[in-house]
Amino acid sequence: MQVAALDNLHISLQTLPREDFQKIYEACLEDKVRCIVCGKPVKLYLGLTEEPSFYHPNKLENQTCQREEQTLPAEMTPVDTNQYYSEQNGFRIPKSRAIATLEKPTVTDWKTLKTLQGHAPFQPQTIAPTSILGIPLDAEQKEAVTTVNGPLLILAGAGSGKTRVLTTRALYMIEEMNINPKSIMLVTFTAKAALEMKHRIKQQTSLQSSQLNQLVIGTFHSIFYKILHHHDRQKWNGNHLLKWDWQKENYLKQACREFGIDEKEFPFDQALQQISYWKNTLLMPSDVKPNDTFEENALSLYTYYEEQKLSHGQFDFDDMLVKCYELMNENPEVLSSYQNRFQYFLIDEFQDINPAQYNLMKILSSHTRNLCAVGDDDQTIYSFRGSDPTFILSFKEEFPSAKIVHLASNYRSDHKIVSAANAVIEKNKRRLSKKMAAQYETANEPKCFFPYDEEEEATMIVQDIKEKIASGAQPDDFAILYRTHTGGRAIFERFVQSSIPFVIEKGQNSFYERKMVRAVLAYLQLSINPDHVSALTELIRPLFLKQSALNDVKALSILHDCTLVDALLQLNGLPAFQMAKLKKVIPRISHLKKKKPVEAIIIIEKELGFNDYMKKQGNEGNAMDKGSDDIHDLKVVAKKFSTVESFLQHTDHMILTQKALKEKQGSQGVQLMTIHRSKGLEFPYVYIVGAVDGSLPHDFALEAARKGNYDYLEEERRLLYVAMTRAKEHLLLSAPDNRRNRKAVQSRFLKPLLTKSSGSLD
Ligand SMILES: Nc1ncnc2c1ncn2[C@@H]1O[C@H](COP(=O)(O)OP(=O)(O)OP(=O)(O)O)[C@@H](O)[C@H]1O
Repeated sequence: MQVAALDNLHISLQTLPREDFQKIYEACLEDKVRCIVCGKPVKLYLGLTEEPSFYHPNKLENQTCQREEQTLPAEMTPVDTNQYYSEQNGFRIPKSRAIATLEKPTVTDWKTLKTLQGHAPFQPQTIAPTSILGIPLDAEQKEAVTTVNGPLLILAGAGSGKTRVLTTRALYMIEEMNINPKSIMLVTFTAKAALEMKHRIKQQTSLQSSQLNQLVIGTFHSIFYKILHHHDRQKWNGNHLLKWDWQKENYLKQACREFGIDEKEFPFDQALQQISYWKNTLLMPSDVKPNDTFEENALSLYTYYEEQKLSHGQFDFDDMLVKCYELMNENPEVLSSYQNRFQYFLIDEFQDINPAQYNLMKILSSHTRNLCAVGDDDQTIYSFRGSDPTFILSFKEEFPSAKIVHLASNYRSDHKIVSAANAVIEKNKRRLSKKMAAQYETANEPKCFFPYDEEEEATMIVQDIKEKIASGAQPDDFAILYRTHTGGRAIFERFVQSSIPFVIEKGQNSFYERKMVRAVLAYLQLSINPDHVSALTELIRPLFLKQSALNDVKALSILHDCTLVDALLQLNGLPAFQMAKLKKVIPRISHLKKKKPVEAIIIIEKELGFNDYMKKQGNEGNAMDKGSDDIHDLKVVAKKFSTVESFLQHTDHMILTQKALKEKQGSQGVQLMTIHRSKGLEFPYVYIVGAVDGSLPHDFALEAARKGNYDYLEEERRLLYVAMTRAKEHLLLSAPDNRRNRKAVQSRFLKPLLTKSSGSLD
């Protein structure tokens, strides 16, 4: 059905602007929209398989009313296109009569799904199946397993069975070559991968646990921490570990005070990331050459941080690598004792190795050169942490005698997915040339869909998943991948509304708890409740007041018997310009509640000085994580609400839900995660959201490319490649027409996949 009624207004999907579809969808969830034939509530279908329509959940009712709708008098069908809008109940309706919204859709029409085109036809391969220790392997996998001595690089493309190869290789070495398990070190990037390897090895062998336990399998950090601990138990005692960022930040804050850096305006999280980057690339404070003021400040903090750590006998995670490298490098007798113990080295995810890890492994294996590195240069996605693809790209130069084995058969994904992923990644210039070949093909096609914006994108995905579950799929079969945590906000909210079980990344905070978002919400909270203590606490910094002002305001509110907001005007001893500013801002706070949430946010930004505050926060210069981007995202949500009160109810509900999930969350359900987290995983159905410029590729990469540095853009392309190759049979990409309330441009990475006839990429 194309027409329904909301508060006696007829709404036609033919003429309703696309930007209002989501609002109507939500009004339908609240049973506010009714069938024009029978008067019962209807729902709005916003999914992928059909065009939008109103429907009754009851099939019979649906058929009857659909039939009857055809016979309704003509005036029920909207025709007039020359009317203009007024607003009622938050919806735009024509001024002159109350039938439907008649203006021709101003934004975008409904676009049907497009197939993502790969460029190669499927070529069935005749792989001579072989096996080792009863484990099926192809010829290349077998070669990778049985080449035990000397340097070996296994270039293992996505889905080519590298885990199978690594575990079989370890077993082959022990069982077939009688190598002492004690002399083998298998290093992984995550504790989860280490556990998975141990589990698979145990499953595939009849060897005794006592023998298998001698095999050293662990992450870089766990293995090298054990070595340091063994060497000096007193110093490398877990109690001395700086585990949490807040512990490190305390040192940085002390340093700020000492060096006169304005603590309030310094982005400590970025500084910690920068320090960690320097350490992992083996740059000591004396080696760093700062590029800008931020790096100059970060360097001063780095020096101070290291001194404090040393004087308190503490260490951090990065020290586990850096100090172990120093230990080996500076003490030949220690190095040789470990070389006597270890003769064979296997490194997983070699493309993500950083200089500290690489140098450590190189020095440890220098006596035998039995170094087996497994990786895929197309999956390097951690360079912001110091990972350096150069090590995999120049392995042959570093080890001229090295053998290189290519694993190019993809056992995971359908041919059309592999072919589309190949078409994306082959545009990267800095890579080892290779092409993955799928092992099977089904009738499924990877597709791209074009929602109006982030909100509609989330609705469409949840609807699609509902339909697929109704036809037999399990919630666990699905993953929804996004570029950044905030990119998952709308999806999270739609899952909270649905009854589908879902899982989010552990420990993730709500979008509404982000620093800038919290501050904007605080203005709105105070407009409704001028005695909201925690909102006032949030506002102290945006109002450029000292932290001590908070207690003064509380005392003044008692003394003058006024609200906390009014007490701000009673503050003494402020410079005249600041008092003048407060006099301008404070009286306006209470008016915000009368505005629509979006308008209120714009007033906060532009008229109450919030934009100035954001600019002074330092991270506006960091294109990766801008406060203003968060506020744009907040406005996308706010648009759906007509009152500040209902908007705040929503944000509170979301914060509480996410907190509850943090404490108690099952492990079964649709997986919501960043692309980074999805590395190494596979799912029958994968949705990739936000395939538009600015999101994927991220703005900061586009910015760098504009300045002539294409490295980040290549890494963004690799991210898309990793995301696409997580899908086994079904891949769906979404390219919304709008993002952050602005017209969006489809991701440049989709160009090779969407033919010109799609008309939208020119
Ligand atoms: N020789 C083989 N025959 C059949 N299936 C295989 C073979 N090798 C691997 N597989 C299957 O292919 C899938 C991908 O393997 P695996 O997870 O080890 O890939 P990967 O190389 O680690 O992938 P990625 O790097 O993309 O995470 C798994 O389901 C695995 O069981």
